[in-house]
Amino acid sequence: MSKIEIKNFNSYYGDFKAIKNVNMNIEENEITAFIGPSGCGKSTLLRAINRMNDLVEGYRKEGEIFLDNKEIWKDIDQYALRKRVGMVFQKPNPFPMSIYDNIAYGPRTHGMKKGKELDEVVERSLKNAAIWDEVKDDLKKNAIQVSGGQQQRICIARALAVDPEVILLDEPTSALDPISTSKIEDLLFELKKKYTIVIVTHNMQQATRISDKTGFFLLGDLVEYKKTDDLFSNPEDERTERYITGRFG
Ligand SMILES: Nc1ncnc2c1ncn2[C@@H]1O[C@H](COP(=O)(O)OP(=O)(O)OP(=O)(O)O)[C@@H](O)[C@H]1O
Repeated sequence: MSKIEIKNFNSYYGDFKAIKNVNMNIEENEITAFIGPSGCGKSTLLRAINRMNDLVEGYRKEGEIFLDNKEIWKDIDQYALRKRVGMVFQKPNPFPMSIYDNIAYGPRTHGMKKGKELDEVVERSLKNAAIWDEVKDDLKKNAIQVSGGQQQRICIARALAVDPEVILLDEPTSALDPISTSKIEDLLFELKKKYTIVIVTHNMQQATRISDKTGFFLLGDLVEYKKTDDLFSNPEDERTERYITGRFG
């Protein structure tokens, strides 16, 4: 059984069809990359996996997405879903509060009150996001006052703090320098041992470096989806080949 199963999935913004009958299975403890030119629907599909599009005006969907065999609109409460499926965005978006409070925010909203318990969650989450050593003496510092790369790892720590099962990342390194990018790639590689990771990236080298499977999207279609090495070394569809060899997009 796959961790996530996307079945006959369509998405519309008003009359515009952004996702066209996508079917794909996403495996546990793997990194799955979504690639494709701008506007092809990668973020729309990613955001569907934790129902983040539901409130967008004019948005509607058809089809189903299953998490551990449970349909996310029918069988799972949306708050429970958001706890199980965390999200990290392109632009680091820490809350304008201390590093500690950023990480404690989620656990507190889920009812964790005790100082010691919270301290442990904060430390563990920052360690798992490979940022603890850099901030452990500055936990009271405002999270918006550290570097962009550090902010992004704080956002990953914040996502980890509620103990999710899946982490969705929408171009998490596109605003970062190469050193921060490489730290986050190493981190994702570590995290996949425990989590299921789905990442949208414009950077094909990044997809080849870190992902197990890659899906290539074009104009809302999932054109090709398979093991990353196979997709890049042996694309079956001519459109995939043209894209990965830089002939369009
Ligand atoms: N809120 C919205 N209202 C109307 N149309 C939208 C909205 N969000 C996205 N779209 C349209 O849906 C299509 C898919 O957008 P989406 O952001 O999913 O693509 P993407 O592949 O992630 O693009 P990018 O790589 O540029 O982030 C685009 O044509 C976009 O203009």
